[in-house]
Amino acid sequence: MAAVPAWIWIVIAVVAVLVVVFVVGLVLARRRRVTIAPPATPATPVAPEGKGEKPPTKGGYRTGGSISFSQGSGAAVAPKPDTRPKQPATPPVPPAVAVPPGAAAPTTPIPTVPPAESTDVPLVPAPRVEAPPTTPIPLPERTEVDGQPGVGDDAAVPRDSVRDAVVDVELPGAPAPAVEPAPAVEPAPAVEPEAPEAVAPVVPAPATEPAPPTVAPVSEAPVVEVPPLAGPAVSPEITAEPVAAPAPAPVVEEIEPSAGRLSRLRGRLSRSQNALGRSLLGLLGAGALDEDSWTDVEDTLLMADLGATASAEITARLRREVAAHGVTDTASARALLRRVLVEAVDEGIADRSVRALPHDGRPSVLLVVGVNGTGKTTTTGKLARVLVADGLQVVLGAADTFRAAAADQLQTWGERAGAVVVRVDAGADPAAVAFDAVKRGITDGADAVLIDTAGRLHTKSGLMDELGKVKRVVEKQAAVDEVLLVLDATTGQNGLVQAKVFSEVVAITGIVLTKLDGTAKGGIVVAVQRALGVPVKLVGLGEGADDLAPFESGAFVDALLGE
Ligand SMILES: Nc1nc2c(ncn2[C@@H]2O[C@H](COP(=O)(O)OP(=O)(O)OP(=O)(O)O)[C@@H](O)[C@H]2O)c(=O)[nH]1
Repeated sequence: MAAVPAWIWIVIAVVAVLVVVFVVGLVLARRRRVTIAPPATPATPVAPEGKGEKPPTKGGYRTGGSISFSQGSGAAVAPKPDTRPKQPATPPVPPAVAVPPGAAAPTTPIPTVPPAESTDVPLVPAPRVEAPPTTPIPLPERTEVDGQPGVGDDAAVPRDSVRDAVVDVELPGAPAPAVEPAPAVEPAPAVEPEAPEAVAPVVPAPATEPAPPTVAPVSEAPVVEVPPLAGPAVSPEITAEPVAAPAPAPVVEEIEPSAGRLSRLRGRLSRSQNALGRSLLGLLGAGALDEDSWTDVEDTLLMADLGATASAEITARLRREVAAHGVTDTASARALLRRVLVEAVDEGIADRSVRALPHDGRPSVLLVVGVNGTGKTTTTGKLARVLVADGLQVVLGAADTFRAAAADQLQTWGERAGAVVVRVDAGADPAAVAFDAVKRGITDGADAVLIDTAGRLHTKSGLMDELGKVKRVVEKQAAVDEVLLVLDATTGQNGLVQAKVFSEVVAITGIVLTKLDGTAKGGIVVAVQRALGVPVKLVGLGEGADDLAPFESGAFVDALLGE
C-alpha cells in the first residue's frame, strides 16, 4: 500500500478543525437566542379591570375605576362608569387622584407602572394595549386642601338642595288632627295616618281657627263651622276642594331682649372655653415660674388660636407683670390674667356697636357676607329679631339666590321676627335682590335693611367679584353702613384666611363669630381682630333664635377664666 501523501493529511486536519468550529459556533448561537414564548404562569397576576382589586400604589390609593374625587363639598362624587378598554398586562393611568382632606395636592400622578419586581415578567408584545381615555376627568378646582370643611364647598352642591320639593298628596276627606285626639273624640275613619304631615306645607290653615301650623283641616270651607277635632261630624257633601282661605297671620314670637345675653349664654362659652383659663391659671397660680412654665403659657395661648404674635406678646406682658408685682395666690393670678387678656382683646378696638340705626332719613344697610355654612342666614335672622325687639322696622333681603332653601330659611326668620322679606326665585341675580330690598326699605320707611348673601368660595374670583357687584349695586341707592363678615369659630386659623380674602373684595366693618359654643378656641377673637383691624361685634352661641350676643371683652374673658 502506497504511503498517503502528507498534503492529504493536512487537508483532512483542516476539514476536521472547521467542522469542530462550526459545531461549537452553532451551539453557542442557540444558547444566545431570546425566548419569546410566554411562561405558563405570569409572575404578577393582574385582575381584569373593574372587577378585581388593583395592586395598591403609594399612599394606600388604588388605581382603577373606583377612585373617588373630592369636590368643593368634600362630598365624594360617584365615580364615572369605566368605559376604558381592558388591559390585562398594563394597569391604566388614572385620570386624576383623589385628594384626601388635609393632604397637599399631588403635583405628579400616582405611579401606575408595574413595580420593580415586574422585571420578572417576560417581554411580551402588547398589541392590544390602547391609548388611555382621551377625555380625562379634570381635577377639582379646589386649591385649598387644608382639611377644613365648607370653604365654599357648597358652591357646587348646596347642602340642602334636595329638601325643597312640594309633594302632591291625596287630601283627606275630613279634618285631620296633627295632635293626639282627645280620648272622648272618635277619630275620623277616613283620615290617613300620614296625611296631616304631608298636607301641612301646601294647604293654608283655616282662617277662623288659630290652629297650630301642622293642623290643616282642608275640608273646612269658610262657611262651615267645623270643630277642629270633630272629624265624624263633617258633612259628607262637603268636598275636599281647596279653599282659598287667607293665609294665617304669621305668629310673631316674643323676642328676648339683647341686654345681658352674653351673661346668660356665658355657660355655653365656659363649657367649651375654660380649658384655656384653667390651664393658664394652673400655670400662673403654681408660684415661681421657670422658663418651661412660660413656654407652656405661650403654648396654651397658641393652642387657643390666639396666633403666634399675640401669644408671644401676652406671655411677655404676663412675665413683666409677674416680675414687677408677683403673684401670690390664685386670686391674684386670675386678676392679672383677666386684665392682660381683656387688654389684648380690646387692643385697637374703639367701637363694637353694630351700625343698624337709620340716619339721614333712610334705613341703615347691612350686608352679611362669609363662606357658606358659617351661619350667615341664621345670623341675619337672629339680628333681625334683636332689632325688631328694640322697636325697629326691618327689611330682609334674601340675596343668597344660590342655595335654594336659603330664601325660605330667611323668610321663616322674617315671619317669626315680624320683618318684611324681599326674595326672588333661586338663581336670580343676587345684586338685583339686594337692590330691591334696599328700595323696599326706603319706600317703606324702614329702619334697617339686612342683606343675606350667598356663601362665597373665597378662592374663586368669579363669586367674589359677584359679591363686590352686590355691594356696588346697593350703593347706587344707599351707602352700605355695615359689612358683617360671619366666621365660624370652629374653623380656627382657616377663618383668618377667609377673612383676609373677603376684606380685599368688600370693606369689612365688623365680624360675627359664630359657633363659639362648639369650640375651645376662643382665641380666634384676638387673632382675627388683629388680622383685619376690625372688631368682633357679635358672637353666635347656639342654634337657638336668640343665641346671638353682643361681644363684650370683659364677659368673654370671664367666661374663658371660668368665673
Ligand atoms: N352651634 C351653633 N350653630 C350655629 C350657629 N350659627 C349658625 N349655626 C348653624 O350653622 C348652620 C349653618 O347656618 P346657616 O345660617 O344656614 O349658614 P349660611 O352661612 O347662611 O350658609 P349658606 O347659605 O350655605 O351660605 C345651621 O345649622 C345653623 O343652625 C352658632 O352660633 N352656634
